Amino acid sequence: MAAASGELPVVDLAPFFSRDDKGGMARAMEAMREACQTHGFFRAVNHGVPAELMGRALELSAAFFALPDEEKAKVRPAAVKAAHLPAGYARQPPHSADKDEYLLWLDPKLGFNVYPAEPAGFRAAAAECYGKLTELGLLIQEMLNECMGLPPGFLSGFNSDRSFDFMAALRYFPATEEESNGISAHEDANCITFVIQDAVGGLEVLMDGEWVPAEPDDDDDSIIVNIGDVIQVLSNNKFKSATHRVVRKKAVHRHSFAFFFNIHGDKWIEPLPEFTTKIDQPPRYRGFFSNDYQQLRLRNKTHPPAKPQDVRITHYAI
Ligand SMILES: O=C(O)CCC(=O)C(=O)O
Ligand SMILES: [Fe+2]
Repeated sequence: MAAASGELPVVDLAPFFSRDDKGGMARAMEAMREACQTHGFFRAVNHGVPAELMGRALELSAAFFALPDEEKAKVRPAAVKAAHLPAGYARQPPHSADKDEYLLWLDPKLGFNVYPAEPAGFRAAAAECYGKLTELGLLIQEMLNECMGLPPGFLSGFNSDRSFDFMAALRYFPATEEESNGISAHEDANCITFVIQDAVGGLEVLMDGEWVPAEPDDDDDSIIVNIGDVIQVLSNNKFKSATHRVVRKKAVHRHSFAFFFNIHGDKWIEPLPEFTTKIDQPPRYRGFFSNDYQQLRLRNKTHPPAKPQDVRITHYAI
């Protein structure tokens, strides 16, 4: 039986905006450490992203995906540029177990993005969300640095280049009688992921062998946060990359946004000394370039081998 969504740990970030409630900051830090060491998943409240912006962006996204397929297909870059991921609209290929379509954008400053002309306001909302979620990513990274017991400012120095972050608007198709998979069980390859979602529900996280719904409560403007593979490797498995999936619901489309706070592709990722040599623990992973792993995962999705296999971080496990 699935557990109630109330069981998802909550981290209240309000004290980090006022900066005068030391007790509240310590409580948030403790809740986050506990969540990240057990399942890598929590609900952030008072996170600094305006509820009005989240609601507006979800409405605009729904209006975009409701357009005819020919219109959506126009949102592709005119020329292939050297971005680490292709910006624009795409739909999962028919052979994929994932049943969604999405619109992807990178940091607007990089100049790779393409936006739908319709609905008006989409571009502004997309850029605004990107900026706010970047700020939230920097805050969570700073908190994580402390939770992990790293020297002050280590992660922000190690991961100072923001050009590999990206964001997607997703729409999941209604479930059929036969099947309801939205996105199969997976872990995210990046550092920290943020999910904003409509009221439909369907996101689930694996906790102690049970799928726990990470759905919005009534009138909820929380953001779901999960830890990704890069943090799991740096911490030598002390912090968990969350296993999660999306299950489709009947008769409705589900809309969400996922913001992937990532790390530059040229960064070498391996367990840090704080989690290995300094505490006399063997590394659980061999090192790799971040982009090699991300490209491996991407290729596996877009050009699945004859015998499809999941590419997971266990690929680098020792
Ligand atoms: O749509 C969601 O709620 C989650 C999407 C997700 O897990 C992903 O894109 O990696
Ligand atoms: Fe994910």
